Amino acid sequence: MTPKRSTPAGPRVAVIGAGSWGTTFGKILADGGAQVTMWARRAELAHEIDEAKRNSRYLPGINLPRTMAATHELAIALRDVDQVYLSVPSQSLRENLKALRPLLSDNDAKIVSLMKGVERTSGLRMSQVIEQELRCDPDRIAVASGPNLALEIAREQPTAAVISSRSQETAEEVARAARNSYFRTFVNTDVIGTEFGGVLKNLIAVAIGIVDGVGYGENTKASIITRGLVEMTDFAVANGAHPETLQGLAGLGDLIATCQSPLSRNNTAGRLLGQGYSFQDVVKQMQQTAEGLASVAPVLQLARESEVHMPIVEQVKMVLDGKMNPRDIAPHLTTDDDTPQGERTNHGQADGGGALRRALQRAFDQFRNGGRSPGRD
Ligand SMILES: NC(=O)C1=CN([C@@H]2O[C@H](COP(=O)(O)OP(=O)(O)OC[C@H]3O[C@@H](n4cnc5c(N)ncnc54)[C@H](O)[C@@H]3O)[C@@H](O)[C@H]2O)C=CC1
Ligand SMILES: O=C(CO)COP(=O)(O)O
Repeated sequence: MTPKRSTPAGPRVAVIGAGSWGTTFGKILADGGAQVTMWARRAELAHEIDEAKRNSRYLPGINLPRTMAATHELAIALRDVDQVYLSVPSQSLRENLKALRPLLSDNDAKIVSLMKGVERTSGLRMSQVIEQELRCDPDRIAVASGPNLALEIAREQPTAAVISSRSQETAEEVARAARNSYFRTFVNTDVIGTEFGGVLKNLIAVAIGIVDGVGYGENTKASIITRGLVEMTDFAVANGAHPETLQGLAGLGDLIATCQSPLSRNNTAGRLLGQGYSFQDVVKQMQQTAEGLASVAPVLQLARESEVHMPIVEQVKMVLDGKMNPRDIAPHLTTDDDTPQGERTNHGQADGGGALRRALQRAFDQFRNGGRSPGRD
C-alpha cells in the first residue's frame, strides 16, 4: 500500500504505533508542517488513517490532517526519515526496535520516545532500551513528556510539553518539529528526570484512582498528590535527575493532569481497583495501555536499590496484589513508624524536598503579588 498525502515542506518523520498517543502526536507534527507517515501494526487501521484520515477506535470524532499518511509496512514508514517517534506500549518496545534496527542502519535520524513506562524485566527507561537495541549515540535520542492527555490535544486544546535530550541541539530540533498553534514545546537536557516524571506520575494516578473508587474526597487526593510528588522527586533525584525537572511539565504538570482526569487510563484502572475489581478483572476491562500497572514492580525494585522509601507506591502494589483493602490505603501515606516524620522528604537523603519547598515558596510569592513574578528565586 502506498501512503497517500499532499506533501508539506517540513522534516520527514515516522510515528511508530498508531494508538491514541502515537496518532495524536502524528497530528501535532503534521499540523506543525512535518511530512508524517504513521506505522500501524494492523493493516486495517493503517488503511483507515491513510484513506479516511480517521482513527475511530483510539480517537473517535477526530479528523486527522490531510497531509498525514499511514502504512503497516515498517520499511515504507522509515524510508529517508529525519526523525522517528516511538509510541508502542513500553513492554513491547524492545521487540519493535529489533524490527526497526536493520531499516535504520544507514540512517542517523533522531529517535524520540513518547512512552511513559520502564521495562519490567530490566527496569530500564525507554531511552536506555532504545540506546541498547539500536546501538545508537545517545545524543540522537530524545524523549517527550508533559501533561498530555491525548484526546484533549487531538481536540486542539492548548497544551505544553517538554522535549529532553542529552544533546541540546537534538532537543531543539525535535521541539521545532513538534510544535504548532495548539502545542508548545520547551526543552531540557535532563532525560532521566523527564522520563521518570512520566513513569512515576502514572503510579500516583493509580493511587488517586483507587481512593476515588473507594469514595474518598479531595483532602485524601490532595494529600496523595502532594506526598506523591515528594516520592517522585526523591526517587528521581536518587536515580540521577535534577529536582527542578520534577517541578516542571514532566513532573508536577503531568501529575496534576493525570490525577485529575477521567481520560487517564492509569487513573481509570485505579478507580476500578478501588471499586473492588481484582487486578485480573481490571486488565481485562482496560481497552488501552495503562503503563503504571507494569511499572510498579520495577520502580519499587529500583527504589530498594537506591534506598528510597515510596510508601504510596508500595501500597498501590499491595492493592494490585490483593494484599491490601483499597479502603486502607489513605491512612498509610507515610511509614507506620510512631515517630512523626519531617514533611520535607521521606528519608531526607535527597535534595528533592528543598527544591519542592523553593518551588512552592515561589508559587506562594507570585500568588501574593497578583500573579506577577516577585523577581527572586
Ligand atoms: N494516551 C495518552 O494520553 C498518552 C500516552 N502516552 C504514552 O504513550 C505510550 C503509548 O500509549 P497509547 O498510545 O496511549 O496506548 P494505546 O493503548 O492507545 O495504543 C497502543 C498502540 O500500540 C499498539 N500495540 C500494542 N501492542 C503492540 C506491540 N506488541 N507492538 C506494536 N504495537 C503494539 C496497539 O495496537 C495500539 O495501536 C504509552 O507509553 C503511554 O504511557 C504518553 C502521553 C499521553
Ligand atoms: O500520560 C498521560 C497524560 O500526560 C496519559 O495518562 P494515561 O496513560 O494514564 O492515560
